[in-house]
Amino acid sequence: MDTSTDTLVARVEGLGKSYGSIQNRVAALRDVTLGIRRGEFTAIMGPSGSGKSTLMHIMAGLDSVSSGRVWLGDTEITSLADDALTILRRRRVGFVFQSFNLVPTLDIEDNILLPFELDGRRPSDAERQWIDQLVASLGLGARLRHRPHELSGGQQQRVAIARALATRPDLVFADEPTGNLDSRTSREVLTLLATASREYGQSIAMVTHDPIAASYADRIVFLADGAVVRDLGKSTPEEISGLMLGMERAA
Ligand SMILES: Nc1ncnc2c1ncn2[C@@H]1O[C@H](COP(=O)(O)OP(=O)(O)OP(=O)(O)O)[C@@H](O)[C@H]1O
Repeated sequence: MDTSTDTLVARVEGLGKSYGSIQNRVAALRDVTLGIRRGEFTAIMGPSGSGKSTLMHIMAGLDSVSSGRVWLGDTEITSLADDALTILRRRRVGFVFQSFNLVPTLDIEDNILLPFELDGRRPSDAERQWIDQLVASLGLGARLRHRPHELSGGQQQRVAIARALATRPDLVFADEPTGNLDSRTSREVLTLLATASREYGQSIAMVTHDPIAASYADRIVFLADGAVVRDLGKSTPEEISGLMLGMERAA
């Protein structure tokens, strides 16, 4: 595998993760080696229980490994202490969740600015311009003084995307970002993610069950039973569904 940090924004090597006691051990990941390429929109797919969330949590520094090593850029995060990990996550990683995870008591602007607030600083002039551009391109300009509950699900997810992109993180993790949205709104959100990657060079890793969502990605990595079993370039929803069916039959 190419391990250059010019091309890879994150990578895991020989990654293993087990849960439970010795008698009841569950191997969630088995010897996974994978690089996430810089500037690409990568989808991570696989059946329920195949290890997608575990892989994402470990790459984001939210969960520990049982074996193997993990890098974000050229920083090996496997050996970082908790407080260093928290700072690294705050500065270099963005998150978009299925349930939006906006702060209900903050207005939309303060939700978008939250990563800066948590980092104890204000956006620079250049960052302010970038945020204004994001707000305009996501159509949130008229909503900045509203609270999250006053917005539709699709609008809330757009706020979460603006928040995730605001600090220009090395990598945005999206966990089933369209899981709570209808199909038209899902397409809008996926188009925004694909555009962020194509036009701004934002690296994105998205966990999804949905072949249509995965078809927006540049690359699709399939997990089964804790291991990478396929690694595809851009594919149609039909190709992805066909592959998933084949994998289910083989299982
Ligand atoms: N905290 C935990 N304690 C015990 N077992 C766990 C824990 N987290 C995950 N597992 C187990 O690890 C395996 C992989 O789980 P994981 O959540 O990563 O799969 P997934 O592909 O994300 O599934 P889904 O699509 O259903 O969210 C499963 O067998 C799961 O039961």
